[in-house]
Amino acid sequence: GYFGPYGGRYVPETLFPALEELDRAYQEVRTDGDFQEELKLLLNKYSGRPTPLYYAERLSDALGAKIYLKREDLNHTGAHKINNALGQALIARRLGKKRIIAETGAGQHGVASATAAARFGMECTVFMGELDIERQRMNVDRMRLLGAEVVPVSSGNKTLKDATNEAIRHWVAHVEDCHYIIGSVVGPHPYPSMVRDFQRIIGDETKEQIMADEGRLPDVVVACVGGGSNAMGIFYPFVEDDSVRMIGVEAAGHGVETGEHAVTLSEGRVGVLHGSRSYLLQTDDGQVIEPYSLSAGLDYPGVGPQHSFFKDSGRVEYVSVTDDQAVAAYGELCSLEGIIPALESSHALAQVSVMAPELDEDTIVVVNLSGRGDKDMDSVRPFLLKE
Ligand SMILES: Cc1ncc(COP(=O)(O)O)c(/C=N/[C@H](C(=O)O)[C@@H](O)C(C)C)c1O
Repeated sequence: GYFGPYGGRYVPETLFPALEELDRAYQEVRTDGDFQEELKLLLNKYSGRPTPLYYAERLSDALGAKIYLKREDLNHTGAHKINNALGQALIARRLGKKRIIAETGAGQHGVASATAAARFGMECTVFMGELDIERQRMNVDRMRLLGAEVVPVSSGNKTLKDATNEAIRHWVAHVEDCHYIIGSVVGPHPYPSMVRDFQRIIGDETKEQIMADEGRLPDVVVACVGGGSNAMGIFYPFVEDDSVRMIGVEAAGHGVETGEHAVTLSEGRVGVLHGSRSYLLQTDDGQVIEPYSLSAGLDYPGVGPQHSFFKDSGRVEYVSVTDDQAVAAYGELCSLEGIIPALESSHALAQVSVMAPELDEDTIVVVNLSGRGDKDMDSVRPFLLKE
């Protein structure tokens, strides 16, 4: 479960049996035709896959490149998180678990986990920081409507890191009857690989679609990076294609120089968080630094270990954009294409705007539109909806 020096399984021994059981199941289902068929049917009939690869004509004209949007915002529940939640729920059922637990920040993963649990008649407990409960109220209501119990987390700075800590603690105490659906390519082995494999459907479809539409591979693929799952999902099928440039975009919040950001890969250094070794925002004596981003989904001090590997190897370029740049990109897509993007996805869009001057008219850029922006109304209202 290692990506070079990154990854591993830095958790209390009491979790080892559950992780080994999960790893066995994950290895088995990779080659189990019935499982793959059931998952494919679910993704198609229940979640709405394949998602379109949409040529954004007016955005392309405005920026001077051929920009395609991979529409993960059109999934059931409104983001890419459902791809992973459905896959892990099927594994949980295979393991005879009756209850799902999950952490969430933006609330999308919480909604996806509650949705999968409802679909399979399982109980669901979602841990969510008190601050995030305030700023993602709509998703909290959706989780409760779907039958999940939302547990407010008041430790730390009341966001994702703390919710994840609580979820892990709860799992250690209830490992027999519940499965922990981790929402990103983070956590102890096998999670970073398993979540990647459930999200790679994004990149597999994109490759097929762009070959059909353009007859060649994209020149650049851009995705935002919180824990890193939507980015890993769209990048991974292209990793061997050297001609495809990959750019991961982190959240620079109020600006890296202010210290209020979540730019883990460029500003962090190697540490251990939530069971895996990876880049991490930490003080000199190894205390996790509380990150900041206007978007809850990117407000995470860690990052998936395979991203750390790709940063060191140079296969992926990691950059960052501020809240303001993301909000501007959010508004731009609304007015140019009639699509309201998630604030997280807006970070990837903002990066394309930054790069526009260096792109040619026929440069093919694919942007992973990881989610829709309904959930972000309260955050963007002061900036975009001034009375
Ligand atoms: C629409 C949308 N786009 C991107 C992200 C960033 O998560 P990754 O794709 O795993 O980097 C997120 C992350 N959302 C998670 C959540 O909803 O709980 C996040 O806060 C954590 C699971 C990491 C998201 O909602």
